[in-house]
Amino acid sequence: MTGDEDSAPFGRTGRLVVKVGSSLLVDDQGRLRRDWMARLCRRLTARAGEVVLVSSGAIALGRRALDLQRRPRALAEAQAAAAVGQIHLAGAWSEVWAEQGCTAAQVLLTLGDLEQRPRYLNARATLEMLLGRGIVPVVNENDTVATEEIRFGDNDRLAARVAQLLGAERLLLLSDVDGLYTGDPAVDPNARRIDRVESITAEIEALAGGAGQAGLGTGGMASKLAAVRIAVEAGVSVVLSSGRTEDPIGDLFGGGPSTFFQAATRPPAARKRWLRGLQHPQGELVLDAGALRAVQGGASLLAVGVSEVRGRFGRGDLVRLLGPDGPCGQGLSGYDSIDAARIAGLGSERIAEVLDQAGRGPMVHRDDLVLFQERTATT
Ligand SMILES: Nc1ncnc2c1ncn2[C@@H]1O[C@H](COP(=O)(O)OP(=O)(O)O)[C@@H](O)[C@H]1O
Ligand SMILES: N[C@@H](CCC(=O)OP(=O)(O)O)C(=O)O
Repeated sequence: MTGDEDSAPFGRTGRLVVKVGSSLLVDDQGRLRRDWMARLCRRLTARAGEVVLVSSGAIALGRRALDLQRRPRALAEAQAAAAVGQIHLAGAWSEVWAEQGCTAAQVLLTLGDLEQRPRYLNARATLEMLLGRGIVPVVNENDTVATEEIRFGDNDRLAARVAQLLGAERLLLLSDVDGLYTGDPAVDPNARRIDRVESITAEIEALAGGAGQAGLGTGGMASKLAAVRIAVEAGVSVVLSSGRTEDPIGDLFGGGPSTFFQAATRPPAARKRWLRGLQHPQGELVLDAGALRAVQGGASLLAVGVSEVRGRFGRGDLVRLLGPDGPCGQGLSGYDSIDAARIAGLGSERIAEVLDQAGRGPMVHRDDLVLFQERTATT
């Protein structure tokens, strides 16, 4: 991202997921707070590296058009309000990002999109493609189609899952409250803000109350803490702060009141352990010497370095990796065996021609890949 207003004394952040609650986006008359949105975009353009926005607000915004006084309770009502609100919301984000010279893209997700392996891989590839082109994904739950069973239900959790999916450096939860308090500050005048939380213990969870003002938010602090747990266990630190301050992202850099949740340090190792423990590869990919060196250096396995594809497997299935000297690792394939065989040995431009579409990312993403030598080195 680029921006004229560069006042970043501490430099830019790495990949950042920012979740914006309804109460920041929609005023008590049900109108969009467009000036605030523009300010947020200006600050992110100046200070952040890659940004993914997770924006609530569709239901709060749509309910005025449906003449609903409070947050709709019936699912169909909420879904109709979301349908009305979302088109407005996405249009406004697109405009305020355009004012900063950035393109925004709308990404609507349901829980199933991140729970089922092929859809998870698609979502990740799309988001990576957007970020790679400097486009800002604006994510919301696909409220109009999600049923009770397949809903995230709140965007705090959706944001945490997106941060996990993208290996974000940090998740910023912007709310109407500037952190986690010892009790709900809306009802307890003696509640004190906690600056830093090292781990989400039962005592911490017990502090959380329900949603805040005007019935705009959904989950309250309990849903935020559930989201924080997902993120920190995936190695993503979380900042919970208020978007009501002059610089809505100021606290990201330690400038003001907020609660910082420390990422647990070992989760990426836990994922690698899980991958290493998978037992039944459905196929094999034969790597040339250059590809083996690349993956040993921490890169993803690209199709160009695969000389042969053996077996029948689906996208997301486990495949064994064979180097010039024999089995060297395993991972989850980004392609099914038919497409993998068609693109083996090809560079990205040829892949686009052969598959009649742009490639869907590497043959095996580095996060989905383990090498066998690491087994002896780490366990
Ligand atoms: N322990 C707590 N610390 C801070 N806020 C709390 C706590 N318990 C409950 N809350 C309430 O949670 C609200 C934030 O949740 P919510 O309304 O869902 O926000 P958002 O719309 O940003 O997702 C606050 O306004 C506050 O009243
Ligand atoms: N997907 C819903 C948001 C649900 C939600 O989590 O709202 P909030 O608690 O304000 O972050 C919408 O756009 O209205």
